[in-house]
Parts: sequence; structure tokens; C-alpha cells
Amino acid sequence: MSTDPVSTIRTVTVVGAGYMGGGIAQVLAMAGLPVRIADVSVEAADAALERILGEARASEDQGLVPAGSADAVASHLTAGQSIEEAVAEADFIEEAVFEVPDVKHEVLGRISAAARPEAIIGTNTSTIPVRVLAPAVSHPERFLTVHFSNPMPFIPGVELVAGDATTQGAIDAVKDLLARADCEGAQVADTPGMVLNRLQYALLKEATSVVEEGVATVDDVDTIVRTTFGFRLGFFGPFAIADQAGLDVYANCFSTFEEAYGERLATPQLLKDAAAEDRKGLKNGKGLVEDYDDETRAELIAYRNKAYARMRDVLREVGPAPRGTRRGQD
Ligand SMILES: NC(=O)c1ccc[n+]([C@@H]2O[C@H](COP(=O)([O-])OP(=O)(O)OC[C@H]3O[C@@H](n4cnc5c(N)ncnc54)[C@H](O)[C@@H]3O)[C@@H](O)[C@H]2O)c1
Repeated sequence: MSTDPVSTIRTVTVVGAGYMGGGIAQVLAMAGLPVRIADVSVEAADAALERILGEARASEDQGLVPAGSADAVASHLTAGQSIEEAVAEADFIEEAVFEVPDVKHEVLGRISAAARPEAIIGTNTSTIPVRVLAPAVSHPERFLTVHFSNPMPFIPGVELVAGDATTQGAIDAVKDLLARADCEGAQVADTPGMVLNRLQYALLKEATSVVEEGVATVDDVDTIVRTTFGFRLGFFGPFAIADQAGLDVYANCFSTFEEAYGERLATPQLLKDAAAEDRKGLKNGKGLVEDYDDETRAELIAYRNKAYARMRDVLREVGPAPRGTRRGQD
């Protein structure tokens, strides 16, 4: 028999209070939700609680989170005695144990057996499809991937993936929870690696090829990424960036890529269609996925310029990242 998942999440349990689970618990407790954590043992959960409270205090002392955040975490976060005890009353349970399907199956089975049937269960898996994990859960209509990013207290984006049975109500309840915690959820299809890691790993793969081919050193790759398109990514995604550069420019560049690298970097159909419709992006107001009237265009350019100018200020203030010892030179 199917059960409607809760429509408003008021209490949370995080199972697996390691690096990610600890950060997730911290952020949700900071947002004022009662949060319980559970781990392999009561000792592990207690130790995680101490660690999270210390991290919350340190973040506040460094001015990285609003004043009062550490107290909010201290008053909202508790450690459970066991997975079963910790999940019994929760509206939402987030599983954040090791990225090993068998371990996740076992833990999700225990969570679903002990939780209320209407409790929503999320998995923080980075790569495992929902359809692989859903069989571990009874009432799969309340199960979905809720993939937070690292370091959780500071990165707001969350990927959501519904399984075949997941109800829209469960997705909406999680989106509402995320909004209350100042996070932003985006729903994507059930594929290995989803969107974030597929794009991020594609970048690493191409960066590795560039170095292996002797095109650039690791340092030069990093410098180019940080100082050029990486600069834009805090504000815009790839489609908006293409519109701003000019779709005709992109089409010409893809021709060169296709000639050099073949199918792997061939012109995407979306861009071919745009060229056929004389879509040039911001320059003629006809973009890849949206059109821009003159007023929006002017506002967008002003926003972009302000964003990048401020980005330079932030980088000057924060300074370069500390470096380790280069391998082979120690
Ligand atoms: N580290 C990242 O950058 C990152 C980013 C996004 C998503 N994730 C995903 O989050 C999940 C957790 O990753 P992490 O980096 O926090 O790992 P982690 O090793 O820091 O934490 C895992 C926690 O799960 C606990 N655990 C393991 N088996 C358990 C069990 N049977 N019962 C209860 N607790 C158990 C461990 O004791 C540990 O505290 C993984 O699925 C990972 O892919 C990680």
C-alpha cells in the first residue's frame, strides 16, 4: 500500500555523520531544524557531534557564518543511540554513509524499516543511480537522491534525483526544506554521476589530456581555469556564457575542434539549430535557450560587469590558495 510522504519537513536525521553528513547536519541545524545524527555506534555519533559543534564554533569565530549560528547548531543537534532510534520520529532522513552500494543497501534497509512510512528518505550518493538503491527501501515513493556538495556548510547547490516511484510531493517537500536552509535544489534524471560530477570529471579528464599531451603544465592549466572561465562560473552556467560570447563565435570554434578532435568535440545539435535560426546570443538578442530584449540585455551586461569586478575584489582579499610541496621536489 502506498503512503503519502510528509508534505512539510520539520525534523531531520542524518545517518553517517562523516565529512558530508556532519556538514549537512550542521547546515540544517543552523537553519533551525531539530537534527539527529547516527553513525556506526553511539561513540562514533557522540564524537561526530563534538566535531560538528567545534567546526560550527570555528566557522562563526572566523566570521564565515552569521553570528548565533554555533548556538543554533548546539541547541538543535543531538546524537542518536542507534540508526533505528535516531530515525524513528524523523520527517526526513538523509543517508550519507560510504559510497559502496552494499553498505548503502544495508543502511537504507535499516532506515526504512525503522522510519515512519511517510518519512522521506534521501541518499547523498555522488554517483549511484536511484534505481540501484531504491529496492533497499520500503515505500520507494518517499525515496530520492539528495546530493549535497562539499564543503557543505559553504556550497549551496544540491542535486535531486527521483526514482521511478518517487512522488512529486516528496520532491517538493525536500525542495522546501532546502530553501529554508538557504540551499538551492535542481532536479536531474537518474544517471550515473548525474550532472555535477559528469561535468566536473569531464573537465578533469580533458585537463589531464592537455597536460599529458604537453600542451600546458598543471600550473598553467590551473591558472587558465581560475582566471578565465572559472571566473564566470560563480554567476553563469555554460549556456548563458555561450550567449554572452556569441553563438556564431562558438559555432566557428566548434568547427576547428571538430576538425582537430573529431566526434568528441563535434558541434552540438543545439548549436547547429541555433546557427540555422540566426541565433547569435546576446549580440542579436536571440540566445541558446532564451531571448533578450534591449532592457534585459543592458541589465545583464551591467550585472556581469559588476559580478566580475567584485570577484576580483574577493580574490584580492582572500589571496592565492596555499600550496603543498610539489611531488618530486621534496
Ligand atoms: N566527500 C565528498 O566530497 C562528497 C561530496 C558529495 C557527496 N559525497 C557522498 O557522501 C557520502 C559520504 O561521504 P563522506 O565523504 O562524508 O564519507 P565519510 O567517510 O567522511 O563519512 C561516512 C560516514 O558513514 C559512516 N558509516 C559507514 N558505514 C556505516 C553504517 N553501516 N552505519 C552507520 N554509519 C556508517 C562512517 O562511520 C562515516 O562517519 C558518500 O556517498 C559520498 O559519495 C561525498
